[in-house]
Amino acid sequence: MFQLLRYARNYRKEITLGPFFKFLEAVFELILPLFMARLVDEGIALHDQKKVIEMALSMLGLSIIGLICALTCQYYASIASQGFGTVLRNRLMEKINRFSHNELNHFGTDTLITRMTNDINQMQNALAMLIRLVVRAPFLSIGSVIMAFYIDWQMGIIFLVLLPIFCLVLFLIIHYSVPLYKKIQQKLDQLNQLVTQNLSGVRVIRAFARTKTETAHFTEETEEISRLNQKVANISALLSPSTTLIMNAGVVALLYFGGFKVNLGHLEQGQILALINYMNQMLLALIVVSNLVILFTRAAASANRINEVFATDPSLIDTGTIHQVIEHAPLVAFDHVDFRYTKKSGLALQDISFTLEKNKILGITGATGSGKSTLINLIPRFYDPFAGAIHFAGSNVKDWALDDLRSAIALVPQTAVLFSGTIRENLQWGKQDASDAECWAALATAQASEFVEHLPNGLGTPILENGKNFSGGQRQRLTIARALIRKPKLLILDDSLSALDYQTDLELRQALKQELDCGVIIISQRLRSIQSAETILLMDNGKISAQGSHEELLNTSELYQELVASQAESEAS
Ligand SMILES: Nc1ncnc2c1ncn2[C@@H]1O[C@H](COP(=O)(O)OP(=O)(O)OP(=O)(O)O)[C@@H](O)[C@H]1O
Repeated sequence: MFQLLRYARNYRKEITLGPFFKFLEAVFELILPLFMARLVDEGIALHDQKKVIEMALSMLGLSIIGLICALTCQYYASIASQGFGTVLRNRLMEKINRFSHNELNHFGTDTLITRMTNDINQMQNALAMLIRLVVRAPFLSIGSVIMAFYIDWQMGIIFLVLLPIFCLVLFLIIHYSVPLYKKIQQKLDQLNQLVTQNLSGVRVIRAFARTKTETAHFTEETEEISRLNQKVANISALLSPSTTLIMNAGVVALLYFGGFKVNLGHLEQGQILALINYMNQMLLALIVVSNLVILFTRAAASANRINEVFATDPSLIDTGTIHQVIEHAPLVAFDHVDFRYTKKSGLALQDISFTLEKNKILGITGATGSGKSTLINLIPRFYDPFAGAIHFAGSNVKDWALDDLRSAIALVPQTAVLFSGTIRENLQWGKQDASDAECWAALATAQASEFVEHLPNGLGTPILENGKNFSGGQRQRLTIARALIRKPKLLILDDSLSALDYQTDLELRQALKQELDCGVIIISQRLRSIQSAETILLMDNGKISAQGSHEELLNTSELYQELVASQAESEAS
């Protein structure tokens, strides 16, 4: 956990001054009972009005200074913990952004969100508590014992006897509650994942009439958390009566033995009051220490999860220095490429070799799971191949500066992802300073200008989360327009025409051919969408089963002939 404190190094001043002010407050708290003793013994007992006022004012002054110290500490604790949380969150985000798809797949989106939010909040709280209580609580508990000895060493022994009994009670409570807290934390993580999945997949759940099953699953999880919380609450509930019992036993012992001493004239009544006060302070401070132990145990679990992300090195390292395309070189060239997702899994791609020239169209087709998306994901280096080499515009993709490589390629993925904001803002993801004219031109090529023109707010129309206020086909065309606006060297459409009707699909491809000055890769199960491509790759089980133009494949590939026949049949029926 302390490893992460390096992200708080800009707040050294606050982390030092905060506990210092809290320490001062604790010192004043320890002095107060002495003034109270004098108020009783020298003021009230001797009917000295002046002394009573003098002591009362001194106590008031000390309390005010103590309050100012406490507020100052609180101020520093807030600055340091909030600042620490912000730095930690930013560094974590930077780290996650450097992850290749391998690491993102390994962690999963849900747990990364929990780490970014809940776990960092726990760390923030832990730092605030560290500043506010880590010096004060132990200082008050030890200081109270010392002050008791200072007043009367024999009475101080009562403190020493109670201390281990009290510590034992706290130890037992921590011992039984901490594992439960850990379990609750794990269960909360699972619940988080369940909520995210259920909310994002709510349509599917309803479509499959699984609402009742999912609700039951959710109820089961929350009831388990509630059961664990009750168990922990039952254990924690023991804290108050047992500590009160010990405290009262201590007060009785102080009054009993103190009474003898007062009668013998060895102790004043005010000093007995001060001792009772110290007893209270010691035990309350120890309760705070036990709460700190629980808080830090939970924070340690969060810290481990955050550290796990920091300790993961991106499998893809950006050391390339190439920024420019080499003229006259093929746009994309795969040379005997093999790829597997993990070391243990089988080959997802095997011996892939092909070339795409500039301004040409490459079509890729094949059964589901045959490796089409995997293949195109290697070009912008979402993953690196296991064997062989991939060249983009004349240079190995590994030699390209990653940002420049990815800026030169526009990939429209299978699932159309739009962000909350207006249509204009979404298009400007492709090019920050794109003018309205550029936006309309891209929309026109993507066959989207017509429906956007009919919207009352045009480019200013808001897009709801995940583009829910648009149809599947409209979303696809908006994502294609966003890709086009970048004027890429290579445009990749990964099954991104699937929601379009044949006519729009045809018009879009014609527009791309006429207006685009770049290479295009179109992945599609629909042969019509790719048959005009200069080259078609027919994928089968991770391998290229055949490659060539539509006519060539019709003559050479049995599999392709079967595909053509089956699609013609289904269109006819
Ligand atoms: N992130 C991943 N981790 C592990 N295996 C994966 C991953 N993504 C895909 N695969 C596997 O790789 C193989 C090829 O998948 P890919 O998505 O490339 O197929 P595809 O031809 O694009 O399929 P579709 O037409 O259904 O989109 C499949 O067996 C799939 O299970």
